[in-house]
Amino acid sequence: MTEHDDRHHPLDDAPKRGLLILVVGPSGVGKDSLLDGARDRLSKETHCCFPRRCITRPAGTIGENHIPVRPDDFPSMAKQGAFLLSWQAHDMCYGVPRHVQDDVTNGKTVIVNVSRSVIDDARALVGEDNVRVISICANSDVLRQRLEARGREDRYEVEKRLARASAYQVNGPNVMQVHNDADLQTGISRFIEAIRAPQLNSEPV
Ligand SMILES: Nc1ncnc2c1ncn2[C@@H]1O[C@H](COP(=O)(O)OP(=O)(O)O)[C@@H](O)[C@H]1O
Ligand SMILES: O=P(O)(O)OC[C@H]1O[C@H](OP(=O)(O)OP(=O)(O)O)[C@H](O)[C@@H]1O
Repeated sequence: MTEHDDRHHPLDDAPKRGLLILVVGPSGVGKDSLLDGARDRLSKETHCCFPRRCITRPAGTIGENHIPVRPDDFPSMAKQGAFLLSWQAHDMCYGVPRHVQDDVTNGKTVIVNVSRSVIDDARALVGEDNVRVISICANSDVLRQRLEARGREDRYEVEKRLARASAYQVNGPNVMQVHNDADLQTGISRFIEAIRAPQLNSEPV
């Protein structure tokens, strides 16, 4: 086709190749802090998006800027298809909005913090070639220090979160590990490098 040829080309119908980047790891490892840092640095890259999660946690709590949902409303929203992915943890319900699937289909790189328990659901829904898992790691002493320093949970909740830290193995295709065991700026740089790395058998993100 020439530059001025407006005939329909078969490739126009081919699905575009976006990427769903699942940021996973135990509570306190730094997922939200790394996401905040990456959001600031990648804000000019319009193909990257960082959707807000729906959580049955009251508004104004320390930490991420989530969409608060009343616990009574969450099940009906899930039933009506409001979420691409949803799970329960820490006595709360979490949902990733359904529009994320369209964003990926439209070629966006969508970066979101999810439970390790929904990785396989995401691969099945979006296609495993279109999913990258960035697994954030730090040792358990570091997790404890960070959870205590964050101060959002009481001592009992901190212990429960530490007990859950090793509850899941993260494996399967397209998994990258990022060690957030140094200062935060180093962690953010490593995280952005993992976001920008080429996908296996694919073009650079
Ligand atoms: N590399 C780091 N060095 C020091 N403190 C960090 C680092 N990464 C995160 N933190 C701190 O650790 C605590 C937990 O981080 P957070 O991002 O809330 O973790 P998560 O979302 O994985 O639970 C926060 O108080 C945060 O400021
Ligand atoms: O099933 P897991 O892999 O253990 O993860 C469970 C949930 O814990 C985290 O939530 P949240 O960000 O509210 O808690 P955190 O800040 O303490 O990590 C994470 O984002 C998941 O939503």
